[in-house]
Amino acid sequence: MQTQTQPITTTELKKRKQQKQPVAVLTAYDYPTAKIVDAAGVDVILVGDSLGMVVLGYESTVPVTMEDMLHHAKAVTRAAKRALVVVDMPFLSYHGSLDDAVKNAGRLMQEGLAKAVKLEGGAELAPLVQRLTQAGIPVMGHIGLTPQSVHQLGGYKVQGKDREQAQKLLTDAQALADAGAFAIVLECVPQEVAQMVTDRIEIPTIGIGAGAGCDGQVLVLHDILQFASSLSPKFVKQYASIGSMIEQAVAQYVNEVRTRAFPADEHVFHASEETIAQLYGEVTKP
Ligand SMILES: Nc1nc(=O)c2c([nH]1)NC[C@@H]1CN(c3ccc(C(=O)N[C@@H](CCC(=O)O)C(=O)O)cc3)CN21
Ligand SMILES: CC(C)C(=O)C(=O)O
Ligand SMILES: [Mg+2]
Repeated sequence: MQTQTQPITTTELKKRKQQKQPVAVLTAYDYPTAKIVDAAGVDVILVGDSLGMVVLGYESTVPVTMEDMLHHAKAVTRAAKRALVVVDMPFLSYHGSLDDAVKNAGRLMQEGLAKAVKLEGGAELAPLVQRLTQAGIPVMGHIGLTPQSVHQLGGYKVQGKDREQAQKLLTDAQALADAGAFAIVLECVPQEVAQMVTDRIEIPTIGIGAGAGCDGQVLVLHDILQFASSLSPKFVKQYASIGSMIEQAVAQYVNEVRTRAFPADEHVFHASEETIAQLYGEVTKP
């Protein structure tokens, strides 16, 4: 029996932290996968800008546009009945004026039907997070490894390993929480540092490569399914091998088409004998 069938809210997520009940987050980028992920009981579906790499074939998340995010958000929000759908704001969609950032976040809510947005960055985003939350747009923060800055970070590397960087993670997390964020993703940071951030702030931390001390976990769906995902960071656990299952099934289909094993009689429709006779010009008069 499902313990929670009501739609999940940001308030519910904050309650989970107090009750020490971990939050399960997973990405989904389209209607069928979102439907399955929602039915399986995930609390939050993230329409991550990782979709640029996972389903659009880009080398990073940098080329992903507002239109890309809207297109996928629409499909996912049509499918999600229970999970809270959070949509990533793409590269540079929140670095112009505050007004432009509010407009872009508003589009993800009004057109994409997102319940919340996620932004990469720390204390420097506090004014924007305040503006968005005041406008009724719930914000999830994202610190540590921020993939939109990959070209500045020099690769997808663990962040917050030295004292200075770890201290900055703490102040960034606190600044985001103070500005009104309802949760924060901690990506690729040492478990001990993630634990300290989690203990110090009042809002839930959602870890990816940040250890078991976080208030929740997030992973990319295609990574845990081994679904044509070329990335296999250390923090991914594989729960299925969908890619090889699909390849096997498709190879069998191709083989059966070539050998005419498919379609069989159960897959075809038949015309009446009379129609066939007429077609062949041999109409029998009674
Ligand atoms: N499919 C997919 N899964 C993700 O988790 C993901 C994306 N795409 N795209 C956007 C970002 C990029 N991410 C990544 C990508 C690679 C590593 C990685 O290889 N990390 C090294 C750490 C190296 C180190 O500093 O020690 C690892 O071994 O895990 C981590 C996060 C996470 N996000
Ligand atoms: C990996 C998660 C946190 C993300 O930002 C994404 O999928 O884009
Ligand atoms: Mg992202």
